Amino acid sequence: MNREFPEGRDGAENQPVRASDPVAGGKVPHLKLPLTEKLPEVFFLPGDASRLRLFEEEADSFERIGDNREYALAKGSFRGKSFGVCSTGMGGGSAEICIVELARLGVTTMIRTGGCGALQPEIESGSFIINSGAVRWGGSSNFYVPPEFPAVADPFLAVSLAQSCEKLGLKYSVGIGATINSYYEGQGRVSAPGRRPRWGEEQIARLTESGVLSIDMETETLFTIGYLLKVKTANILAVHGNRATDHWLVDYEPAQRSLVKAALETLDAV
Ligand SMILES: O=P(O)(O)O[C@H]1O[C@H](CO)[C@@H](O)[C@H]1O
Ligand SMILES: O=c1cc[nH]c(=O)[nH]1
Repeated sequence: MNREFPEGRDGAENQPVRASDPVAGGKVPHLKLPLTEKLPEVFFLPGDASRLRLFEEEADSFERIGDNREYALAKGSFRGKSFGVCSTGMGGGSAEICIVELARLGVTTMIRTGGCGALQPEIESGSFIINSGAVRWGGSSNFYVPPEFPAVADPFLAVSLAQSCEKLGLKYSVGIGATINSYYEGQGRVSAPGRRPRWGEEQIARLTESGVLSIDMETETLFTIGYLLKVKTANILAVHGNRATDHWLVDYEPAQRSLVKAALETLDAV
């Protein structure tokens, strides 16, 4: 039974709410915004909802417009350009919902602004990575297209992000990342004392040998599903730690703040 509308009918429209497309009260089911909402065309997607505060502190104006589950939403402006922010939560499942519902609400450009682990030893914690493409182990996108379908960033958007880093004097690397929908064993971390993360250890070694720069949990989901939904996508990731040197940045807020500045700077070019 639909608890919000006990007879399974849409309270606003008095239409049956369909399980195959549960838009109730004219709102998308997870972001809880009406389909009529006028949103900015460009959205930044951090994983962590608490990072909206960093956008708020850098923006000229900022208005929170949604907060449901892991999805915190806001719209704002920076030097006369409007933008939105929506947290994706962690991993392919929650990112898919965010991307699909934002696209349905008319968002045409989505830039992931997140954190990652670096794989190459020379990449310093606190620096930045822009992925030109990503290995597709994020989970959800496999239900859309076969694994041979590439996950690539919009090249123009990726270049704009690199130019923003240059302008702000931020150290950055550009190249292929891997999205792995598991933080512990999938990324070669110990999930319980004495338990070896065999799959992760082996794959992380192969990715590192192949020159892959980073691992995160959402990028390929955005690149692949975004492409299929005709959304321009790119990412910029702060390096929270390095798996080759085993260095971990305990306080990564300063890096995330610089990342937000670089992301907002890119609004001039999109
Ligand atoms: O810092 P965010 O954007 O959340 O990104 C990274 O951090 C989380 C894991 O700690 C995953 O979401 C991963 O992709
Ligand atoms: O090592 C890391 C750091 C951030 N996010 C990840 O998914 N992995």
